[in-house]
Amino acid sequence: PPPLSEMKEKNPWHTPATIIITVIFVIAIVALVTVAVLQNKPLPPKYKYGIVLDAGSSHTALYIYEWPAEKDNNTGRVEQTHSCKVKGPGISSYASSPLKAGESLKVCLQEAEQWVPNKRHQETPLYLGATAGMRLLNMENSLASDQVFQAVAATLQKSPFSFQGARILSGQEEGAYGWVTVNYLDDRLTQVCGLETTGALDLGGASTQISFVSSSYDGSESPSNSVSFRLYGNNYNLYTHSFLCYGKDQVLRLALAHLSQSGQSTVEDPCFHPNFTESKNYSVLYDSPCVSDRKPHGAPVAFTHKGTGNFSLCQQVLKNVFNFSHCPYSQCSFNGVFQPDLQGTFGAFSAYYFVMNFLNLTDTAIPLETVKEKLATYCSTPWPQITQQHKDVKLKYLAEYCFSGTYILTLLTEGYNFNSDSYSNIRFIKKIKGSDAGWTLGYMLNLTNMIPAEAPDTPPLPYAGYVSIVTIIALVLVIIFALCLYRFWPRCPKQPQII
Ligand SMILES: Nc1nc2c(ncn2[C@@H]2O[C@H](COP(=O)(O)OP(=O)(O)OP(=O)(O)O)[C@@H](O)[C@H]2O)c(=O)[nH]1
Ligand SMILES: [Ca+2]
Repeated sequence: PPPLSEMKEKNPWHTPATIIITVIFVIAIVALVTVAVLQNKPLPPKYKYGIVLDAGSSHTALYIYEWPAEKDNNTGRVEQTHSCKVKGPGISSYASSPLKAGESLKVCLQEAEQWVPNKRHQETPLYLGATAGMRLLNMENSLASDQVFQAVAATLQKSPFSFQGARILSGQEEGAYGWVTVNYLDDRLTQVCGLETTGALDLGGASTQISFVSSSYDGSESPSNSVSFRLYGNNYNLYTHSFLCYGKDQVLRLALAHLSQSGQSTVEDPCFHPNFTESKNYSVLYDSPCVSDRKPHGAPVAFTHKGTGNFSLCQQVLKNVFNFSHCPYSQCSFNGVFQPDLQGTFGAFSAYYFVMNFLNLTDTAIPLETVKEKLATYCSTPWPQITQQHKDVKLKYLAEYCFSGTYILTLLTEGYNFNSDSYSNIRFIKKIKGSDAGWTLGYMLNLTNMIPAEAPDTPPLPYAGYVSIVTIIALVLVIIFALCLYRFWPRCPKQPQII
């Protein structure tokens, strides 16, 4: 037999060739895995920003949105990072001192400077959109509304952001952008072959919007109520209407105007709690284009607004603010406005949410009849008891929840024709995934071209998936190679046993 040392040398695993090949493989695997891991490590995110000011009738709010810089016209989520409520009333209330409208925005603009990184300030678009309050002021006194816009624009121009203009949104825009926001946040637009969309219900102080897609409606019956979109490769034919003067503050005026037609000095109001009394001025009540033509002649300066707390009577009063007497179309909601059949689910936000949330009635699984009973009980509760129970709530808000809740139910059922079944399709919402429901996000997405008409082309695999698959295939090849090496390498014959 050969000497033992010779036999050792013949072990194929110990030949220089095997050792070199093995070392190269180990290095290759380590290198491959290192590259995959390093490449796959998330880069520090770079964000872009956009700012929208919602100049509503009752107040102005500033919203800051951010999105990953690499993905602006992709499906990369745009998110609200901050919001700031401007102190004081809406800009339309500054008609007689327009400069103050501009001043009022400064605190929130300064706050925005803190939230957007300095190096992004210059490239961050800043928009201001005004809604029903400015629509009404513009109707009433267009010079005053122009002056308010001048003052507001002057302030926004001075900010470090890229000011893109301040304007009044049309009612269609307000409704349509609210719908875009809700469906964008709900991820309903990017689905291939269209998931059913969600309708949008917005209740403001001076106007209210309803927007939804109904398969029975092609837009031809009432073109002024239809908006067509092509988003992510899907076509949408949206029905939308904005009812000016049907926001909750203006409806309160309409209802009080209805109750005070004789110009009496005490106005009994079933929509306010028993024992609630407040002195109000006739000229203040009628100082709005929504009611100005109804001012009773020879009324005293002031009247006492006295609550009686009766839900059914309140519903009767509120039904009277709608006109059902004429409909020039196949079907209408109210005031001769066309409305197709309701379809699908609805997101109801702004005052719909504030009010129903306070009343603990956001759960629409509660039958409509029960909701009415609970509201009836709430309305009949005397005012002193209500104030005792809710010491932390602003008195102005607190006084109006019975009225507002009753208006919401009357608007939904009598106005828009929701019934006890379709009522359960409504979701009362404030935010979706951290962003407020409202028209501002949809407005910004549109103006920054962030929703493409066509679905973006996406690679068949995401980057991480691609790297992982390459690594796995490489590892499998290496294992197969090693197994072959082990199986087919010439081995030395079995050593004879020396006995
Ligand atoms: N209870 C309660 N009411 C609120 C709150 N914020 C606003 N409101 C009231 O709810 C109503 C609607 O508010 P918004 O949705 O801000 O209305 P807006 O945008 O100013 O008005 P529009 O221009 O008509 O859209 C107004 O009567 C507000 O006074 C809140 O936090 N709680
Ligand atoms: Ca609003």
